[in-house]
Amino acid sequence: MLTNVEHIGIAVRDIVASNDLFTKLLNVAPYKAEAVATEGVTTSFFQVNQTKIELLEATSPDSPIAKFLEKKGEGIHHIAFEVDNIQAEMERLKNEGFTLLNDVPKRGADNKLVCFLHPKGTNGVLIELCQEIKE
Ligand SMILES: CC[C@H](C(=O)O)C(=O)SCCNC(=O)CCNC(=O)[C@H](O)C(C)(C)COP(=O)(O)OP(=O)(O)OC[C@H]1O[C@@H](n2cnc3c(N)ncnc32)[C@H](O)[C@@H]1OP(=O)(O)O
Ligand SMILES: [Co+2]
Repeated sequence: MLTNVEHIGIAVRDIVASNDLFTKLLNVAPYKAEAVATEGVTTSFFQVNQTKIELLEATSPDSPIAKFLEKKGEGIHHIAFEVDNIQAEMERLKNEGFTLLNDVPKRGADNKLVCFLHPKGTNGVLIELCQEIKE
């Protein structure tokens, strides 16, 4: 089951400059900076009460973020929903006809397992499912 919006992903060209900008905007410093080599991104996370913002900068030209920036420029990249059972949610969504971009959950940032749905099947919005990894 989807429980809440876990974060909003924002593609940026310069994460250092954007960290400053979002620190001023949100009046809070990022709580985490993390590279996810498998996604070709470096991220920084902000939290305001229950709301999280994930800034994403590309670390390679073939990164999804690099392609997004080339095509659309900086801006909202994806909406991430927290799920309580990512495997069950992937199965349910697959059966509903959504296109999963990865067949098995993969390691994301901020201690999560993640899966993405193709935006072509979600009214043009890239959707991420994420489940907290319980150590
Ligand atoms: C996992 C770490 C972290 C976390 O929270 O844990 C992250 O969030 S990492 C985020 C970066 N990783 C991903 O985005 C993985 C999933 N994305 C993909 O697999 C691709 O980006 C994909 C399949 C969405 C698009 O890749 P493709 O190579 O097909 O690029 P195109 O430019 O050809 O795009 C095809 C088509 O989709 C539209 N598009 C692309 N990205 C987005 C987007 N973020 N939101 C909405 N639409 C998007 C693009 O405009 C093309 O549409 P068209 O009408 O053909 O121009
Ligand atoms: Co994300």
